[in-house]
Amino acid sequence: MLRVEHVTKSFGGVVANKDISFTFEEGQIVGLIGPNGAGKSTLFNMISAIFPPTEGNIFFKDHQLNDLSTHEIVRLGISRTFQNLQVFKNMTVVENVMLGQHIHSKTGLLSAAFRWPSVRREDERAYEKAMGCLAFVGLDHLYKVKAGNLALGNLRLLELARALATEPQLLLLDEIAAGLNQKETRDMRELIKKIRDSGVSVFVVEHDMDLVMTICDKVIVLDQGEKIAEGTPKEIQNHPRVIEAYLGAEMEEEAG
Ligand SMILES: Nc1ncnc2c1ncn2[C@@H]1O[C@H](COP(=O)(O)OP(=O)(O)OP(=O)(O)O)[C@@H](O)[C@H]1O
Repeated sequence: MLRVEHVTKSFGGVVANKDISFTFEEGQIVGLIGPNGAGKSTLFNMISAIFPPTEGNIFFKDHQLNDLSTHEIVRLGISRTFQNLQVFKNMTVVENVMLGQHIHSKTGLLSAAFRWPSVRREDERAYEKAMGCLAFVGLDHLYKVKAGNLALGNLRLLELARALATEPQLLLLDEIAAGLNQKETRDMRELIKKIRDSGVSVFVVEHDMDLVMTICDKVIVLDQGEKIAEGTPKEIQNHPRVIEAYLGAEMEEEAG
C-alpha cells in the first residue's frame, strides 16, 4: 500500500530523516516510534505532502507522492490528524467534520472556513456523512456543541471523525492519545482497532508504548533521523538498538 524508498529530508544543516525505507501492507496498524526529535513527524509530513522529501521516493498504491498537493493526497485516500489540534472553536462539532470533507490541510481548512456559508449549503450529504463519522467515534450526541467547549478527549475524537470523513484508505494518527487519561486511552485503542477492522489501514506516531505494543501489527523505530529497527512489537521490545536509543534519550534528559 505504501512504499517509502531511501527517503532523506534535510532542513538546512539538520538531517531530520536519513535514507529511510520500508513498506506498509494494507489492513495493518503500523506504529512509528522513537525518542523526541527522531524524525517521526517529518516522515508523516512527507507522506501527507506537507513537504516533499529532499531525496528518495514515497509511493501510495503506485502513485508517487513526492510532488502532490495535500488535496491530491486526500483524494488518493490518505488522511491524517495533527499533533496540535486543528479545530475551529466557534463552529459546532458537526460543522468541523463537514469542513474536513472539503479539505484537509491547515491552509485548506482555513480557506474552506472562509467559504463556510457556501460550503454549508453545498451538500446535505456532507452533513449525513459527518454525522455518521461522529457516531462511529461516539461523538454524535455532541454534534451541536461548539468545538471550543469540548474537553481534550472529545477534541481528539473530533479530529479523528474529521479525518475519517474523507473516507481514507490510510489514516495517519500523530500522537492521537497525547494527554488522554487511562480510560480515554483504552477507548482510543479500541477505536483504532475498530477503524482497522472497518478496512482502513492505520499508521500511528505515538509515545504511549503500551498503546503501540498492544495494537500494532508492526513497529518502525527511528532514532536521530535513521530507521534503527522494524518488526513485531515483541521483536522491537527486545531489540538492543531500540533499548539503547530510549535509554540514551532518557539519560540525556536527566543530564540536561
Ligand atoms: N521545519 C523544520 N525546520 C527545521 N528543522 C526541523 C523542522 N522540522 C523538524 N525539524 C528538525 O528535525 C528533527 C526531527 O524532528 P521531528 O519533529 O520530525 O521529530 P519527532 O520524532 O516527531 O519528535 P517529537 O517526538 O518531539 O515530536 C528535529 O531535530 C527537528 O528540530
